[in-house]
Amino acid sequence: MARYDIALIGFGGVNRALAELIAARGDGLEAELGFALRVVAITDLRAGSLVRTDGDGIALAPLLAVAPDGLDFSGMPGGSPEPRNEWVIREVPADIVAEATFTNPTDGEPALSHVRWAIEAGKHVCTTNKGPVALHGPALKELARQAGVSFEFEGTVMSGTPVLRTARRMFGGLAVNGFEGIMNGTSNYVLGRLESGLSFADAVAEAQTLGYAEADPTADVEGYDVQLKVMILANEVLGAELTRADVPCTGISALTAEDVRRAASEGLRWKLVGSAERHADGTVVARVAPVALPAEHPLAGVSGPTNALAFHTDLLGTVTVGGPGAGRTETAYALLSDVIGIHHRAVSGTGILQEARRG
Ligand SMILES: NC(=O)C1=CN([C@@H]2O[C@H](COP(=O)(O)OP(=O)(O)OC[C@H]3O[C@@H](n4cnc5c(N)ncnc54)[C@H](O)[C@@H]3O)[C@@H](O)[C@H]2O)C=CC1
Ligand SMILES: N[C@@H](CC=O)C(=O)O
Repeated sequence: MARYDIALIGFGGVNRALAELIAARGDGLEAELGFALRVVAITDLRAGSLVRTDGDGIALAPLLAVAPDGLDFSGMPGGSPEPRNEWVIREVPADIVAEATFTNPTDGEPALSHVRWAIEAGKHVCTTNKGPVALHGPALKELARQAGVSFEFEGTVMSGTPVLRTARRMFGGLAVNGFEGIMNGTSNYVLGRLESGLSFADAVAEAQTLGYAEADPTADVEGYDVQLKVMILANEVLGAELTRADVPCTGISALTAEDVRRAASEGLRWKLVGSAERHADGTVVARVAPVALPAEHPLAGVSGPTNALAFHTDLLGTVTVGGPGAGRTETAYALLSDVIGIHHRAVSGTGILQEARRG
């Protein structure tokens, strides 16, 4: 039975939910998936760092019993008040680094460095962090290829809904000419709550409590989060090389509760739509903007944190993928699906240097 040792970088909603999955369902996953997972390091800006590479690794249950705000690794064996990210990522023996710190839409840091350090150290990386992937995806993929490790990022678009893998693996033989969709759970949730009579600020606060929003929800309501997702998708699926400047972006912050309710009374639903289209000359034109969709539009009925993405293809016409677009556990599942992808590559021997460890 293979075993993968994991280092969790950032211990907020998503990586904590991954630890919960491993703690609660590890044995079942082992039986089903054919590999075990052992957490050997955790770092967090607020809690510090914790390393334990002997025995069963870090005992997760006692950590998960502590409220997130109260977690402090400094008094624990193997603990430190400092995150010590670079040392942990480079030096602690682990097979996989799961990066889930804040997304920085400007330059991707410090997550970009976290990913680079891991790849340079010969470790596989899975991340839900949109910054490094949207802003430096091709360079990181090339670095990973040269190092013979996997770089996986399914959770960067539509959380645990496997939209990137679906497009990469299931669309063989199809030409994908464009896509449009609802790709931000927070703004979609907020728009729905405005329709129900809530204020904008209260609706955003709810999305934060539910774990949908970014640490700074400006990225959600101003559309930057969707801008990064459009870049990731366009670069992955349409072969584009979009930068942020190529994707004009307007969010939902200028919409009032009254706008949204008046539109609803006229049979229209405001949605934040991200799209990209490949033109005949090969250029890819992308944008993010709120649109008042007629009720019969397929995206108009997509509610709450659910997202949906319609791909425009030559042979099948429009193919739509829908599912959760945000949420702690849903996004932790994306990391688990990345680990499964890493395992499949390891056992099929496709260019991976590190062997699956024998437990
Ligand atoms: N929550 C969701 O539904 C989804 C989140 N994501 C992305 O996943 C990542 C994590 O999301 P959440 O867990 O919800 O965010 P969060 O804000 O709950 O957690 C982030 C954690 O990272 C820690 N952190 C920040 N900078 C750090 C650093 N330099 N070193 C060590 N720790 C650091 C923070 O202390 C915090 O505990 C973000 O990049 C987000 O954009 C992606 C898809 C969905
Ligand atoms: N804040 C994001 C989380 C997932 O990327 C969202 O609301 O969609």
